Formats: sequence, C-alpha cells, structure tokens
Amino acid sequence: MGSYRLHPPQSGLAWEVADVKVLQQRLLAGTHAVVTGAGSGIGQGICVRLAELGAAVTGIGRTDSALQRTAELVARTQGNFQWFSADVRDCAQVRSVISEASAELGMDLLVNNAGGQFYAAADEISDKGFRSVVDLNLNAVFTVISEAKQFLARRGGSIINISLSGVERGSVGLTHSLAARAGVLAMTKTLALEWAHLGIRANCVAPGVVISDSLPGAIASDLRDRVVPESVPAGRPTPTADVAELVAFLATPAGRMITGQLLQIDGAAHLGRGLHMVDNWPPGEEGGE
Ligand SMILES: CCCCCCCCC/C=C/C(=O)SCCNC(=O)CCNC(=O)[C@H](O)C(C)(C)COP(=O)(O)OP(=O)(O)OC[C@H]1O[C@@H](n2cnc3c(N)ncnc32)[C@H](O)[C@@H]1OP(=O)(O)O
Ligand SMILES: NC(=O)C1=CN([C@@H]2O[C@H](COP(=O)(O)OP(=O)(O)OC[C@H]3O[C@@H](n4cnc5c(N)ncnc54)[C@H](OP(=O)(O)O)[C@@H]3O)[C@@H](O)[C@H]2O)C=CC1
Repeated sequence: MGSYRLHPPQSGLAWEVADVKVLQQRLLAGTHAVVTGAGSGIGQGICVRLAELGAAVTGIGRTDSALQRTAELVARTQGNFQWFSADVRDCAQVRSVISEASAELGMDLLVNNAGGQFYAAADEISDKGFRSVVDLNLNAVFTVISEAKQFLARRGGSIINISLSGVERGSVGLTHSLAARAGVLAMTKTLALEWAHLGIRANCVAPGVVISDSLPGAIASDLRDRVVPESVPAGRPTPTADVAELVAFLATPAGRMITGQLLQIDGAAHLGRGLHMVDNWPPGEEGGE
C-alpha cells in the first residue's frame, strides 16, 4: 500500500461553480441574530448572509469604523443590521449590550465569533499572554452565553461557537488558544445537555484556513499558495461564504436535532498534516520569513 500524499484538486468539480447560497430566500425572516466580532472577516460574512436571509442582525465589536462597514454591506442586501461597540472581555459592558439588543427582539441565534490569538511556543507565553487569549476565546464566550440565555430561551435559540479546525489535536504555537477552544467545546456539549429542554441548541463550527481581508497580504498569499496545498487534503482554503451558510443552516428548523456537535468545515484539514508540520509556518519562526 502506498503512502498517503496530497493531490492537487481536480479541475471541473461540480461544486467549483456552484453557488454556495443554497438556503431559501427570507428563510430567517422574523428572527434575531447576535454576532460578535462583526466588523471583519468571518463575522462580517456571517452578518451579511444572515441579514440577506431576513434575520435582524446585531453586530458587536470594538471598532466603530469596521462595524459601520458591515452595516454598509448589509444595507446593499436590504437587510436589517444594528451594531454596538463593546469589548467582549468586559463583562459588564457586553452583558449590557446583549440585554439592550435583545430585550424586545429576543434572540434566535447567537454566534460567538470574536476571537484570535498570537502564535508562540508554550515557553514564550507569559502568564498575562496566556490569560489574555483564554479571556477572549473562552471566558468571554461564557459571559456572552450566560447573558444571552434568557433571550434564547424565549423561543428556543441556537448558539454557534466559532472554533478552530483541529481543536481536538495539538498544534504547535497554539497552547493558549487550543486550551481555550477545547474549553469552549466542552462548554458547548454541556450546555447542549443542560438547556436542551429549553429548546436551546449549542454547536461549534470550526473552520480550516479562511483567507480573509484581515490577514496581512504576505501571510494570505503564503497560506493560499503554499500552506493550504501542503496541509489541507481538499487543497483549498475554507471560503467565508461556506461558514456563513452552515451557520445559517444550523439556525433553521432543519437544524433542530443538531446539538452538542463540533462541525469542522475544513476540507479534512483536521485529518491531514497540521499547519505546524508545514515548513516555515508560522512565518517568523526559525528559518521562516
Ligand atoms: C489542523 C490544521 C488546520 C488548522 C486550521 C486552523 C487555522 C487557525 C488559523 C486561525 C486564524 C485566526 O484565528 S484569525 C484571527 C486573526 N486575529 C487575531 O489573531 C487577533 C488576535 N489578537 C491578539 O493576538 C490579541 O493581541 C490578544 C493577545 C488576544 C489579546 O490582546 P491584549 O490587548 O490583551 O494583548 P496585549 O496587552 O497586547 O498583550 C497581552 C499579553 O500577550 C502577550 N503577547 C502578545 N503577542 C505576543 C506574541 N506574539 N508572542 C508572545 N506574547 C505575546 C503580550 O506580551 C502580553 O503579555 P506581557 O508581555 O506579559 O505583558
Ligand atoms: N481566519 C482563519 O483562518 C480562521 C479563523 N478562525 C476564528 O474565526 C473567528 C474570526 O476570525 P477572522 O474573521 O479570521 O478574524 P478577524 O480578526 O477578522 O475577526 C475577529 C473579530 O473579532 C473582533 N474582536 C476581537 N477581539 C474582540 C473583543 N475583545 N471584543 C469584541 N470584538 C473583538 C475583531 O474586531 P475588533 O478588533 O474591532 O474588536 C474582529 O472583527 C476567530 O475566532 C478566529 O480565531 C477559526 C479558524 C480559521
């Protein structure tokens, strides 16, 4: 038996030309969705798609100009979007914003998307650095969810926690982030149990590499041209549109029995070589740049 190696994707695959927007128009009309990290990248894409499907969307982030940009993109779809500046790590501030946004509307979908980390070896992460990343990627998720519960419980809502593909395995340089995301996964499964009787569902959606505008150009091109072909079995990055469509699907009645799951939307990246097994990744490591 030969050893497994990655092949470049064949051309002419049917899904290459297909429109990923498969959900019925206005499917989410009458619902209210709250999305953190709404001013860029994946969060922005999710907001635009949810609004396009008819949801009233509330976006949360720290940068007004970025949130305003999301508002402009939503406006092009005739969608309904409001935004609040808040730091999800500021418990009082984010609780107040969640309550204000949902007091009248209730909440049908909560997307915990705000997150991120720096790459560093475990022995180069200070206590403060570790806590900063855990605060953003785990503690803040708990605070947002616990405030949102009363609103999600009104009609039975869906929680989506954006995670990382490969969360169940190790990855060099991500001690802090993977510890936090593993905690979120455990929290997700536990809430799926505790709140099932309220009709509240909780799932993790874990993208592989998403090449968004937020990434510096050199990193984006290195990811697309070298790292993804070497590490993702499907040979492609994960488009933001695919993540948005999955999140929207999970909020529909068709997702009503899906809870407590980790959905890795990554072209089998979690089964393949980890990013850390690719030469000179992340850039800036020894021999990198
Ligand atoms: C499986 C295959 C498919 C895998 C597929 C999966 C691929 C995953 C790809 C993931 C992509 C993304 O997540 S994309 C998301 C892109 N966005 C980001 O990554 C933004 C992330 N944000 C940050 O990094 C933030 O700075 C963060 C650290 C979380 C928190 O901000 P703060 O304001 O609290 O931070 P600061 O005050 O500046 O710093 C706090 C401490 O952290 C330390 N710190 C900060 N940067 C540091 C660094 N580079 N190295 C060491 N330490 C650092 C500082 O020194 C401070 O500690 P002291 O020195 O002790 O004071
Ligand atoms: N890009 C990728 O390849 C992948 C990304 N992910 C995850 O997906 C999520 C989105 O990533 P992506 O869109 O790529 O990255 P971005 O950096 O573009 O998005 C992160 C968003 O979160 C907001 N945010 C960060 N910190 C806070 C905070 N303390 N309070 C409120 N908002 C905050 C940022 O806005 P602002 O700074 O203005 O507040 C920003 O809009 C993250 O959790 C990321 O780890 C997962 C897998 C792969």
